[in-house]
Amino acid sequence: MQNIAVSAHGVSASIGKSPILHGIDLQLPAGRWCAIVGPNGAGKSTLLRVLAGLLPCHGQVRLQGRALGDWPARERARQLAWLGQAETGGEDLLAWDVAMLGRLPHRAWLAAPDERDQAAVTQALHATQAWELRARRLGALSGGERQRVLLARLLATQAPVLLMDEPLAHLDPPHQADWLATVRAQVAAGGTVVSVLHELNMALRADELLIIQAGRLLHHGPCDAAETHRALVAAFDGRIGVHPVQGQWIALPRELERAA
Ligand SMILES: Nc1ncnc2c1ncn2[C@@H]1O[C@H](COP(=O)(O)OP(=O)(O)OP(=O)(O)O)[C@@H](O)[C@H]1O
Repeated sequence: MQNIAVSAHGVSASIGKSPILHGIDLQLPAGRWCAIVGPNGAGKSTLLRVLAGLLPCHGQVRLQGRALGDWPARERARQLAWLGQAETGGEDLLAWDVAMLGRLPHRAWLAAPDERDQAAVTQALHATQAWELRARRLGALSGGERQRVLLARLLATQAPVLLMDEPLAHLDPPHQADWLATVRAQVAAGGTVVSVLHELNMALRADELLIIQAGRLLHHGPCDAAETHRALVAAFDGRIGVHPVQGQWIALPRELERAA
């Protein structure tokens, strides 16, 4: 039987008095990378926050088969880690210390980092090409440098389930490629990655697409399936096309297709 990392059962959520998500059912298998896509305002970030347990919802979210609320907080934080959109805070901390925050769920209260913590942080900073930044203050970094340090904090958790909202924000193409390699390594090792992505061409490299439209799950399917491509085009009101280019699926705005 397939091992389900995260699932949602009849999930609806509101922000304030506004209903945002409506009756979402999904099952995300372990060892896969799922990209959440859809038009602006569709509810992608809201869904990710619900899956992370950061926003209350009706219905149920389960992590590894167990309701999110039934997990002791520290245990859950060792299993599921989160990178939000445009995170702020900790501006005076050194990049090394920011990445070390990812180790908090592994450490006893007020305990100093041990060798495993140091090794995990070192590995994470190298994986995101942020090792050279380790002695710099977070607040003094560029947008892309900062994002790489925050990604390192996420990786340092060594959680098997990683949720990321717009992880490619500010990253230049080489660092986007590094991120892709990191995600591939995570899933190859049995981890699960769920990422909200606006870059459809990067999203189409995932294993599965979750297509959100107006707060509903329009489609969940493999990235290389014709049905998934049709749903993607429909979600964007027919204003994009999906084409094979050099062995990859590429999404282009129709206007650019005509110009090409
Ligand atoms: N704090 C808030 N208060 C009120 N409405 C909100 C709030 N945050 C989000 N919303 C609304 O909830 C809806 C879904 O927002 P969400 O950020 O989940 O969409 P998204 O699909 O991630 O959008 P985008 O692609 O623009 O990042 C939008 O209509 C948005 O305006």
